[in-house]
Amino acid sequence: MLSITDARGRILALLRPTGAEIVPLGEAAGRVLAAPVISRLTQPPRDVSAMDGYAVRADDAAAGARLRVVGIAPAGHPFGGAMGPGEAVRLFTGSVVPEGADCIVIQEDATEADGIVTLRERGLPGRHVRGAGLDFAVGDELLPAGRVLTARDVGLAAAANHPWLSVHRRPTVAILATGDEIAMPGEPIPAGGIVSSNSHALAAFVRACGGVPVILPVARDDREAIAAAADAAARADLLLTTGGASVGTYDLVQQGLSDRGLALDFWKIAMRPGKPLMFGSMGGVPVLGLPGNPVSAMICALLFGRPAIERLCGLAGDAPPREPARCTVALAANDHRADHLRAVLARGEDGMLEVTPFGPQDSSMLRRLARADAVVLRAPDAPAVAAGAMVEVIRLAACGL
Ligand SMILES: Nc1nc2c(c(=O)[nH]1)N[C@H]1C(S)=C(S)[C@@H](COP(=O)(O)OP(=O)(O)OC[C@H]3O[C@@H](n4cnc5c(N)ncnc54)[C@H](O)[C@@H]3O)O[C@H]1N2
Ligand code: MOO
Repeated sequence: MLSITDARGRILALLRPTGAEIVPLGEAAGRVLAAPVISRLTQPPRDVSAMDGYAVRADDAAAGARLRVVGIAPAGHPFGGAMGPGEAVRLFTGSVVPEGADCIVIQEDATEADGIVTLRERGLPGRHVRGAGLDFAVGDELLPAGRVLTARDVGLAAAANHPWLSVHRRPTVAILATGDEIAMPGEPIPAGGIVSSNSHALAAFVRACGGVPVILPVARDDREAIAAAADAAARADLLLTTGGASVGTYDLVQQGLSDRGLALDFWKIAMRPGKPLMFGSMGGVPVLGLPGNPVSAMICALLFGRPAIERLCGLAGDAPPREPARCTVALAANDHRADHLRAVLARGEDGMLEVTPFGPQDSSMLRRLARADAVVLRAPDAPAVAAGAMVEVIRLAACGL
């Protein structure tokens, strides 16, 4: 059976980022830049004052100097002419510094009366002047392609006069739940059946990862029904299936999709929960076949679906970030499959992050998954450890789960 790292590598190797689309700046936060943002202007465009006060020549600006105020230039209203020796211009924060001036004396250090300003402090060359291009110049690359746009980035792009940005199209992710026992929430539930939590949990997760989910109708445990449902995903960037991935007589997802040309890349990985994970490509659409058990489906979505969607969005598709934590209980030796124990986090008295796994860890237990803050990673064949040992965890909410 494949390791988690190898499986993720094989998934990512098959995926290409979506093409670009143009979006208004107001909708760009959180999107991935498809082209660098190049500044369309120089900021500030001219030398401007950083303070409210007087533009003067540093050569004239001795303490006690008396200078003639020849104009007033509020921000947005530059002084028309050049400023000569012995002269000053009244300025405000953001005002253009007039030609001939090279320093600002703040108004707290000056007194104006009858058109004359008397300086109490000496002015120094360049003092309180923001030089043209201090922030950036026209033609500068301000943001690289492949960056997830933050609110700060949006501000920078706006400052550089970009009303529109080129970003990767959000990938469309089709979600197909399979099984005779499955009903959608609110529908009649077959005898002994179960409501499809997977469809909606996956849809929410896809959205959190930057994709656009499309929930397909549930397909029955029937080869032709699964093949027909797959047709609906023909234009998706990724198809996620759940259920029917294992070895049972009615686990027909592989057969159904094979009828539509599925080329299987791998099936089964050395992990728990989620052993029967399947990956392949069907008519150019990558297909990630998740197990039906709700916890297995979501853990596989975290470890493989999230990087896949991120790769489609134009990002690297990194593994979910891990961090160290102190485990409050002893852990038994692990078998050959990497394990992911659902657990809660807290801070110890010494401030260290502490993690406590739940007792039973069955892959059907959604309430526990919802209550968990993190999963504890157990490597294949990890030895038993005593309470207090350091382990690695993945935080769930931080990953969108
Ligand atoms: N003999 C073996 N049996 C099983 C093995 C195995 O290796 N040998 N693997 C087990 C493991 S591990 C898992 S995980 C499951 C995965 O099975 P499937 O992917 O084929 O899933 P189903 O059998 O269709 O369903 C499993 C379980 O999950 C429920 N389910 C299915 N779809 C949904 C949904 N959309 N929302 C909520 N719950 C769903 C379904 O009713 C079943 O209870 O196989 C083990 N068996
Ligand atoms: O791997 Mo299954 O996902 O153990 O329940």
